[in-house]
Amino acid sequence: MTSLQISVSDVCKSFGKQKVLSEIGVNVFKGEIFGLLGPSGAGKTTLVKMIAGIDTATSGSIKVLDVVMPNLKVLNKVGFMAQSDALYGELTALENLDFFATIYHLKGSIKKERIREVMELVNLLDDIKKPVNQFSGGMKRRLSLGISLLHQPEILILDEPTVGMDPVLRQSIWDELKRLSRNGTTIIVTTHVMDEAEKCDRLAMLRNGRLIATGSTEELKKQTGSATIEDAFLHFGGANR
Ligand SMILES: Nc1ncnc2c1ncn2[C@@H]1O[C@H](COP(=O)(O)OP(=O)(O)OP(=O)(O)O)[C@@H](O)[C@H]1O
Repeated sequence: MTSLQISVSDVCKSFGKQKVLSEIGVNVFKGEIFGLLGPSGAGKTTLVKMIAGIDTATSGSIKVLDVVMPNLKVLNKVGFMAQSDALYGELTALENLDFFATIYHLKGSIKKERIREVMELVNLLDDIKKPVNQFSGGMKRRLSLGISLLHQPEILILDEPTVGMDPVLRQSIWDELKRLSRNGTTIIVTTHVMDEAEKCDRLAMLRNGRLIATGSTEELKKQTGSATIEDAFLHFGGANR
């Protein structure tokens, strides 16, 4: 039986008087790649930040691995790649990796090995000794992704992970996400790119802070008689205004 890893029930979020998420309900199961699809400003980042425990809901509840969020207990089991890179510009990539690896209690040869593995994956091994403020935007994204994978988290939350990456690297990142999910990692990924949405097992479509549809990519296309997720999204009213 597939087990529930993330449950979002009746979640609302307001910033001051502005309500940015309304009555969001989403369940994510072990080993799924779950996509949050929506136009800019739909509320994707706000939702994943709350799931990662970085922000709190105004009402409703969020549980990750059966623990009510936010909670430090699950920190070690969650990897979060934010949209704006949380990197130290004056430090080298290696120093950044070392810093985050230490936070995740990785030590000695295991730490060294994991750093090498993730840098190989994001194709940055040759740049590991460069200060991050000499990195391009895409390189910073790749480093952030590598950092989120360091501690082999059970839950991986990625906010627009492949923005600024070339198609070859994008493909290899998706191959890796598929491999991780086959091995039981649960992955939430936000995107506004339709071909990426097609790669997810299930999707929640968001528009103006509301869920307009949830289901497998096949279900969503079938329900709307669409050939593509883009058409299905438009059918559900996903276009921005
Ligand atoms: N800290 C904040 N204070 C006030 N308003 C905010 C804050 N964070 C987000 N918002 C507002 O919440 C809404 C949703 O923003 P959010 O970043 O979650 O959207 P998104 O779907 O991730 O968009 P994008 O794809 O452009 O990143 C927007 O109207 C945004 O202006």
